[in-house]
Amino acid sequence: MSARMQLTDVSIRRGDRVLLSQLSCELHAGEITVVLGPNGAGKSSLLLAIARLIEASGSITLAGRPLANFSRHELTGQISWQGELPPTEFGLTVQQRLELAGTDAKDEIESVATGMDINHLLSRPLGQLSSGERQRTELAALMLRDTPLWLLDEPTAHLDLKHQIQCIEMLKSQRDKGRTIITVLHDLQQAMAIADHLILIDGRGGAEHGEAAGLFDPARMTALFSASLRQQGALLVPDYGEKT
Ligand SMILES: Nc1ncnc2c1ncn2[C@@H]1O[C@H](COP(=O)(O)OP(=O)(O)OP(=O)(O)O)[C@@H](O)[C@H]1O
Repeated sequence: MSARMQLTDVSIRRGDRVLLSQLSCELHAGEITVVLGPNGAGKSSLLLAIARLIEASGSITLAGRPLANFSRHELTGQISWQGELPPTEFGLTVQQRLELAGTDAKDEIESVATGMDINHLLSRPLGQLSSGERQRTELAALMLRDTPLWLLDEPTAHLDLKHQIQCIEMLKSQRDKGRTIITVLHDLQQAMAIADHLILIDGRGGAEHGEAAGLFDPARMTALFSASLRQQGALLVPDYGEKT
């Protein structure tokens, strides 16, 4: 599994806004890159551009080859995507959704269903699940897609605390198997727990990137989010003030 990705002078414009201006960075196989920034900054747009679903200028290469030269079929074999919960109107069951993800091997499906705690839901229609149950189904479907690069847009959305931890553990173990993971997160603690590399998008076209350890400082994060944060041990947490 190898998915070194190189972005050179990547700029993204949507409508009349420049979301990203000339971002250059290298993402290595077996690393998790977390994309952070305020609402509307362009995090999802960056993932969409990497998946070649929206236009971007500059160059993006995957394993040394320009993304623009991949056929759509080849890209599907390289990139898996997790985004907003997909529609449920086709009446699929959880089992059928997992089969559609790429395998009907019963033991593989059972194994990921166990990993995501959805074994008891396999025969249920997707439309009858809670949002968290559906999110876990999408994460299980992702695990069945054996592509070198994963693009994830808020994988812990809708999940309760137990399943947020399970998802974070799953991402770490996939990283350790050599998968390249680029994920948008809003939770700083989750980001600090898994990020090897950070891309910070400021919402005004600017972006910084680098090793996570060097970028998680209170002043930088406070400025990025225009939000009050405080240090709690090694963690940075939102400052909700005292209980009144
Ligand atoms: N199809 C579109 N046409 C024009 N502008 C768009 C389009 N889709 C999104 N945008 C705008 O692009 C900007 C960036 O959107 P994007 O979804 O990338 O932000 P984000 O950082 O992922 O935000 P959030 O944290 O709220 O999910 C937003 O201002 C959004 O309104």
